[in-house]
Amino acid sequence: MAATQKKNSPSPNASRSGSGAGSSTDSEAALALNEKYFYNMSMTSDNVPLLVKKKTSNGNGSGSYNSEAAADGQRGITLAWQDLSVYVPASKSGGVFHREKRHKPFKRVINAVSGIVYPGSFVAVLGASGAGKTTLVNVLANRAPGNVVVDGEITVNGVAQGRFMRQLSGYVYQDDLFTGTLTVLEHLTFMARMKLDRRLSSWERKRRVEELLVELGLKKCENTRIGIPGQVAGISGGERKRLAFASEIISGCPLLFTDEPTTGLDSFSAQKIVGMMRNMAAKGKTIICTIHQPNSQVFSMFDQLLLMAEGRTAYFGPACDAPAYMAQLGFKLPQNYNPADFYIRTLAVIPGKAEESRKTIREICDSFAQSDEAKSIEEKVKEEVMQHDFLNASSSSLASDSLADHGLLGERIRRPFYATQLYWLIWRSMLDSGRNPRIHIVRTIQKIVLAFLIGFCFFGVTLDQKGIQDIQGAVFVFITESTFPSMYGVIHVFPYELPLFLRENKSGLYRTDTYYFSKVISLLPAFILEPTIFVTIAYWLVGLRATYEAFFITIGVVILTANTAAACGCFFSAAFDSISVAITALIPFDYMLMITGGLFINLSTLPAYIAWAKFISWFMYANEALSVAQWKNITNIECAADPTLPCITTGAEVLATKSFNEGHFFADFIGLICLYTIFHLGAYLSLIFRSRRQ
Ligand SMILES: Nc1ncnc2c1ncn2[C@@H]1O[C@H](COP(=O)(O)OP(=O)(O)OP(=O)(O)O)[C@@H](O)[C@H]1O
Repeated sequence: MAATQKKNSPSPNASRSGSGAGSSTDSEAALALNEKYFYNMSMTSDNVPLLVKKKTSNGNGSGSYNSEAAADGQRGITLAWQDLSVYVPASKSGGVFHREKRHKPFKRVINAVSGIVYPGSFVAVLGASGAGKTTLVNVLANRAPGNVVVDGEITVNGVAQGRFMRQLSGYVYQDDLFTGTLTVLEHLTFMARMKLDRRLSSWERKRRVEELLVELGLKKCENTRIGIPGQVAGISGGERKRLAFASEIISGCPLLFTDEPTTGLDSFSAQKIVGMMRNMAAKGKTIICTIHQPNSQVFSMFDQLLLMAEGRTAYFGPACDAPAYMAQLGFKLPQNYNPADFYIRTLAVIPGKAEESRKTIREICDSFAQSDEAKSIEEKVKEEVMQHDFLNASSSSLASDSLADHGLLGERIRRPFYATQLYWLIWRSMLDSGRNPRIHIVRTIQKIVLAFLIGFCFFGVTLDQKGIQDIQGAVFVFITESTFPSMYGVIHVFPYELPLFLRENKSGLYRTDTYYFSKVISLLPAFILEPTIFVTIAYWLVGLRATYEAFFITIGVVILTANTAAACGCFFSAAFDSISVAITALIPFDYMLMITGGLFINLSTLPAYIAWAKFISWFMYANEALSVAQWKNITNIECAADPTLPCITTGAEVLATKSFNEGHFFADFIGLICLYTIFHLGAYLSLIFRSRRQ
């Protein structure tokens, strides 16, 4: 089986694992990849380029592994990778790629590396900046960005790596992202609800959270808000990092990846974090961690060391053997010198001495590829891949059962139900919003002030010729007042939350639709309450039609308008990267909708090339519905004292002057509901697009 897969391998590099020695050049490799596999590089549903899928799939469907195949951490993990190369899109000025006429160029950043990590290992990946450490860890964790192409084998306990990795493993990123208004305990409670097996009782979940608080030294700050660095005071940097670890290991995942977990921490906190990882590994977890310039004490805590340079392996083995190995190559660690600093310096491309540095790196990596250590790794990786091939063969007889069900990756975790996830996402969102009551108070006061202001401006309208314009004006102000604050009030929502959403979504914490639905629901209370307060005050002050029917129709239409405008704001918020760009794009759009709303221009006189716009204008639907509520069955409009002036005596005539139609009343409601749905759908699709692109 392995042989078959090898034959299908798109590897442009004939080198042996771990070395890259004797390989074709990067540009040739990239060209070969571009030529052979470009047409296959569409994205799968897993957000993984198809090329990756082909290589990592076991041919029997395990590549499209069910996410429920995740384990609960009872079984240790052996992670193996063989002849792994990673390609990223090359910039035009990159110089190490071949530019094809029609295809995007790629450059190779990981060059045919192999390795194996066993349960209980703590592997530190070290190398100079740009060596490929993060890329390697991302690819091993199945969390590489969508624009990355992977070639090679990755197996987890003999199972081809797939989307299940997101359940099976945790990933602690260099930059921690949290909902900063939550306390440490609230955050972990949320994570426990979202990540732990749904069969666990509430008491067991609480116990797990309690254990983590104690284990990671977070007990004393459990009721402290996490905070937002630079904005809202909260827990310390070290506590944030430990909280990030707690969030990842809460489900008991047996495999943990961390990317520079000590960056930005003082040496004491850094030591504490690394000591914690070491303890976790001692309990059977497999931990792979990239790290930047660890001090000597931290370095001494590493169990295994993977030195990388220019995307190749310079050394992979016990950390304590590294000095002797490097000394044997002529790179003796000077006395009283931090080993990490020495290796990073030795393996860096030094500006001004690039050629010389690359020559040194090539020699070191070639030597490692030919070393006994590399050969021993290759043997072990081969064994692991053979197990994978055996599983490929036997899984055909496993019918629809997933390999995880057979204990290879531990016991299956039952994810929380959709409704549970939705509930807890709404809980977090509401809590976050409730933690900033000032904004709600200010908005409510603003509504009341505006209601009185508008009420007194239009105060006591009369049912006569002058009153017609006043009533229509008041109705339109109701619409604009419910539109603009709602639309611009939500514009910050997605740019602000996007990084957290993308990360949590990518880690498989929840689906895009669950998140989006939770957002829509959490926005609802404010967009029901605020228009209700506003209309209740302004309606009676203005002196609009004094029937309960007209009043409640007005409240209903204004609520629907506010929610449609908020949906439109959500769409622009989700579709654009930044708030300022979203606002810039939104301004001409809302002007167009307002102009085609039926107040400023008679709709029947709109030029054909813009007349269609009224159908996407909630101003028009709301204006027509509110006008009908005011003028339906009115037959007693007083004429002016001067009999020579034209006189409109019925509500039907008023509606006709605006090109409104009483018969459209329900269609207007349906129009508003359709626009509400379409805008939310557009926003949801934008989020899907963003999460896939990532
Ligand atoms: N998605 C991507 N698109 C384009 N280039 C990428 C991508 N990911 C990585 N690279 C490039 O690959 C190379 C290796 O990057 P990587 O982040 O893995 O290095 P690193 O060793 O982790 O560096 P550092 O220590 O500075 O974080 C860099 O030249 C980087 O610009």
